[in-house]
Amino acid sequence: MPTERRSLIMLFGATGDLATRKLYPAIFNLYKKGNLKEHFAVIGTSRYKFDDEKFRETVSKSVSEKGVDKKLVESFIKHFFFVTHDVTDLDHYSVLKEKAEELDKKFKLEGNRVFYISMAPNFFGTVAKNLKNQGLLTEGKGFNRLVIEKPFGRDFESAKELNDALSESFEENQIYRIDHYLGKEMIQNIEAVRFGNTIFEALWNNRYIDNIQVTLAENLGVEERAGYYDNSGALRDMVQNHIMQIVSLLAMEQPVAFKDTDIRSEKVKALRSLRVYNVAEASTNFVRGQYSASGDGETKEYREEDGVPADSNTETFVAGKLLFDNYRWSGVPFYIRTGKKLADKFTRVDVVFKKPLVDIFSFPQDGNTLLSPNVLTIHIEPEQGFSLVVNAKNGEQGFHTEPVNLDFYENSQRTKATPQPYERLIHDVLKGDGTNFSSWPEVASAWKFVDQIRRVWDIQQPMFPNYIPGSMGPVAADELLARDHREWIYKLNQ
Ligand SMILES: NC(=O)C1=CN([C@@H]2O[C@H](COP(=O)(O)OP(=O)(O)OC[C@H]3O[C@@H](n4cnc5c(N)ncnc54)[C@H](OP(=O)(O)O)[C@@H]3O)[C@@H](O)[C@H]2O)C=CC1
Ligand SMILES: O=C1O[C@H](COP(=O)(O)O)[C@@H](O)[C@H](O)[C@H]1O
Repeated sequence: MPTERRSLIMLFGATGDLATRKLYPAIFNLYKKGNLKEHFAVIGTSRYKFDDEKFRETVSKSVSEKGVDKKLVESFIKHFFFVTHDVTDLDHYSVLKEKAEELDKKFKLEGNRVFYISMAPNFFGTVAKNLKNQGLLTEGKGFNRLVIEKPFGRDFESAKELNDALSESFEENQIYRIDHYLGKEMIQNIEAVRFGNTIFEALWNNRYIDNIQVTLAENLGVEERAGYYDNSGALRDMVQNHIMQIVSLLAMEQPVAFKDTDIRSEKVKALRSLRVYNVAEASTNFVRGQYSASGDGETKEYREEDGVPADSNTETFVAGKLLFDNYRWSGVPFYIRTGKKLADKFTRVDVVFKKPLVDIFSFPQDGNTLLSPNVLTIHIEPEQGFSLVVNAKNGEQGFHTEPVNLDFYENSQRTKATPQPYERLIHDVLKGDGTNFSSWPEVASAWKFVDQIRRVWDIQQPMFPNYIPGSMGPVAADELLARDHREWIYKLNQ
């Protein structure tokens, strides 16, 4: 039975792309499932001159996919209200305050408030400050929770400045920093696989694991987001947040209990033991790329995309080797890679185990191949599942081994029914569960690591473009592993 959550959701940036594409459908799903019922209201705000009716039309359109129950949509949108509001104008907050108090009474919201800032990052601090100073936080009853979209800073310094600004109005346990990867089913499954299975947790260390590979590949380019992306690049856009979060889930120790404070504290410990590279290490252990035009002329090169300067040195691809200086992981490289315009859109983690110390099945005179490493692959997207490569006898005369796959994939029905990241994350905010959000110490450690790479790249001239669309990035990404006598488990055309 779903539990009903009571709250006012005040949404800043209610006419924006994220709100219309992701947030309204997510809130609607919570309503459909009964997590939100009678006792909730949404105040959407932006400078736009909407009234409630027009706003409701937008929300209705955004949730009305094929086959939707129209009556349900009608009752859902009655919970939506619009206040025209410029977040930089202090006078506007009194209108918001009055509306919030009115709706609190009308829907019996018990003083519970979620403030969701879905706006450009330069507004995050301003809104948080004004909410507090203009008296929008309820006192003495109910909760006040602040949801912050990405990016959280563009380096450690700016992230700290932002965090200090937020901390003047909200406690750390009231701040929910969104990383939508943490809302994905299979990312959350990493903990289930690790801590729910003796066969993996017992082997989850440098005695048995040779290396771990994390790939977040995209086949699209920058699309309409060149303005943002060219200022960011793949390192800030994907590595500092999503990849560092995934890696911390893979590397952390077992939390004392499955609750947010315990999980966060283990993730922070893991991230703090990540080796922060010096200049030489950063140059050797990280490679960057930028896509060229495709041979058939179908895809333009990155530097020719709309809104990208013709001399841009922004990386659209990153691969790197991460090393943890702790007892569990000493000597085990974590290889990561991500990029735009790659061969396909997928996310996966490959855990490569060491081979048996002695291979008693190696009969070269008999044509037998050497044992393969066991590989546990966690398929995050588009398929959701696991596969485990094990060595087995091949069924023929003689004794020949071959690697076979033990596969589990969620069926498409269950995958379709899986809540989308924003639905999960908004539900967690309403529950007050911070497990799947990035805490400040995690964000700080991730920036400190990434800043070092950035510093080195900013003083070196890259040889761009250096990979073709439809590939898996520049040759240097393969060389990174070849130098360690290893290779990527996922290769093209396999
Ligand atoms: N779009 C996406 O897919 C993703 C977005 N994000 C993050 O989510 C946030 C929002 O992104 P997105 O929706 O794309 O941005 P948009 O530019 O589409 O929307 C920005 C919103 O802010 C409002 N706004 C701008 N200035 C003011 C102001 N002074 N006072 C009040 N409202 C204002 C705009 O409305 P108006 O102009 O009418 O005032 C609009 O509603 C960003 O932090 C982004 O990085 C994160 C992941 C994915
Ligand atoms: O945060 C971001 O993620 C998307 C990829 O997300 P996914 O859920 O589709 O894998 C990426 O395209 C975007 O550049 C980045 O800002």
